Amino acid sequence: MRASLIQIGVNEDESVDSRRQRVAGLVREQAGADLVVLPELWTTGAFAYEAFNREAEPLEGPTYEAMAKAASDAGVWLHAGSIPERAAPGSGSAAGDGPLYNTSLVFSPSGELAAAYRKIHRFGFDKGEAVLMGAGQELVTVRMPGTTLGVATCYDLRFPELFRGLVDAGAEILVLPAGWPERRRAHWTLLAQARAVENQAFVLACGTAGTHAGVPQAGHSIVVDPWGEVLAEAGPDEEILTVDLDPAKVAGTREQFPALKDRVLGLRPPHDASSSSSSP
Ligand SMILES: NC(=O)CCC(=O)C(=O)O
Repeated sequence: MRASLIQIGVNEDESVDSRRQRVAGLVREQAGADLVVLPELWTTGAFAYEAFNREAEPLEGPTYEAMAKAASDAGVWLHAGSIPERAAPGSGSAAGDGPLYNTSLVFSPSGELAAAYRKIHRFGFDKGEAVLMGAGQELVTVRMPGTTLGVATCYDLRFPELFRGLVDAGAEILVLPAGWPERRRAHWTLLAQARAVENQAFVLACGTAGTHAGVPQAGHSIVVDPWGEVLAEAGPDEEILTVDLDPAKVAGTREQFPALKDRVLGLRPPHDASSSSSSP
């Protein structure tokens, strides 16, 4: 299986429309790949908070249309990264009209929407995305020929229980679009490898390059195999990272080193000695 991760340069000197067209062209050039992956919020930039509302689009808006067409022109499965989605009034999980979500779109090679995933863990603590966007509530997997993708977005990478949930739902390839900053690049690499090793799954993590809203991006998109080996890693600039991977390696690794089978679920909370009686 051939996967191409398009590490897009997201800078403020390019309009959203131009970038959308340019990226559609880059996706078309990946004809022959099986799976193409784009980063998080590449229309606006993941840290360009003031642009979220201005550039928000309905699910089936201009990015959806351009990416559905690019996927079918190239004949590839396309994880089109995420968009700032303006949900229809009353359709969101949050109360109120038209909340925004950080929503990933996955298209089949015929250009049909195969899945939409609303990012569950929003970044920013009490600022930025965490207050501007609603939180997704559902895990999402996508069945494609020969394997199952589990999808998550950027900050989700820090929450191992989400990935374990995806693996329990059958995921073998964990796909993570991101807009990860250079400042925490060491975490990015370490966490991508950790999620691969602990879940005995491939991790395809596609970030952005460039600088937006004053935040230099890490780039360094990475593909890790189920043993934790780095199969390919991008540099800091815009780049297309192409890698051939064998989905059967997931079953092979899980069979040869069956650590997932040794999970112990439903552990009791620690015993609080101070509140117990002294009797045996
Ligand atoms: N867009 C994001 O989710 C950024 C996450 C991040 O910077 C971090 O986890 O560190």
